[in-house]
Amino acid sequence: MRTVLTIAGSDSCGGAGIQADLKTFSALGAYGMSVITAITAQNTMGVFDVRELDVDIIKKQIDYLYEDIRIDAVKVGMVSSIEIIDVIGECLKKNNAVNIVVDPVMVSKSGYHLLREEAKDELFKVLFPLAEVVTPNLFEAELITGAKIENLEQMKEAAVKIHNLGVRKVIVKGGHLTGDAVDVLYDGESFEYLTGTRIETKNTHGTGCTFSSAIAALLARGYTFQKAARLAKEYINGAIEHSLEIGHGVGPTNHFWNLFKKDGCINEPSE
Ligand SMILES: Nc1ncnc2c1ncn2[C@@H]1O[C@H](COP(=O)(O)OP(=O)(O)OP(=O)(O)O)[C@@H](O)[C@H]1O
Ligand SMILES: Cc1ncc(CO)c(N)n1
Repeated sequence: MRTVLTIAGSDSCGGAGIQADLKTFSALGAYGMSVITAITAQNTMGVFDVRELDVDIIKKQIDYLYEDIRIDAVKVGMVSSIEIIDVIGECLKKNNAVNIVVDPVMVSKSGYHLLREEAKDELFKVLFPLAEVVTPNLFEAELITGAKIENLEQMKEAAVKIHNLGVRKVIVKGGHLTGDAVDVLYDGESFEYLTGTRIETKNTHGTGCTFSSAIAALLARGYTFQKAARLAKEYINGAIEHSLEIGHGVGPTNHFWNLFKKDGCINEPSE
């Protein structure tokens, strides 16, 4: 079985962060492992507190996994401080990590800052060059490029600017744009639109985490990058379509929507 590692923060309500990542890996048929960088106290209403883990235990979690296990892909999510970013960068380089998907998590949907202000540039400098793909949402792409994004043309311009920072491939996500949910993929040569009709639901907690984890799981399973991105879009679309009315706020997506068909069989992701 192919293996995927998530390096991210814990979301106590299970819809985003490490919990979303592990569910996504399982739903897409990959064996999931986790390195926790921070613990958040959050529910569907918001994030209320955070504890970062010591860099020493983050380093040990990564190193002991690589010492023992072949890791086919890595997803990096919430990495809140300069020290945490640096240690993850060192460990990934030292262990020759492959298929790294970096989701530059900055602010939660509820507005809580999950990345320290002073750590932003470190994330760009240390982790972006290691990534096979970086997956900013609109707000993150604006922060990275310093330019306002209000339409598809500006998403494309942002993708080029981010690529020019030394990133191999970029997907600027359009979840926060009005109209259809179209993401812009740029690989340094050409653009591709990952299209999806907007689903009218308030339950979109963890969509970004789930999408980036799906790409990592599918890369681990050997799909080409373009194919992994398209299948991941199909998967997140289904997860939002079947999202769950859990909690009083922004509910989670349904990570297992693709598994529980009428006959109860587990299916391959559709091609
Ligand atoms: N209402 C929606 N209908 C259809 N697709 C959506 C909707 N909202 C988001 N998406 C899709 O979900 C994926 C994640 O995008 P989004 O912009 O929500 O990420 P994010 O803001 O990083 O999420 P998070 O809140 O987890 O940080 C993208 O493919 C996006 O197009
Ligand atoms: C731990 C964690 N990571 C990422 C997100 C996405 O915003 C979240 N809400 N919580």
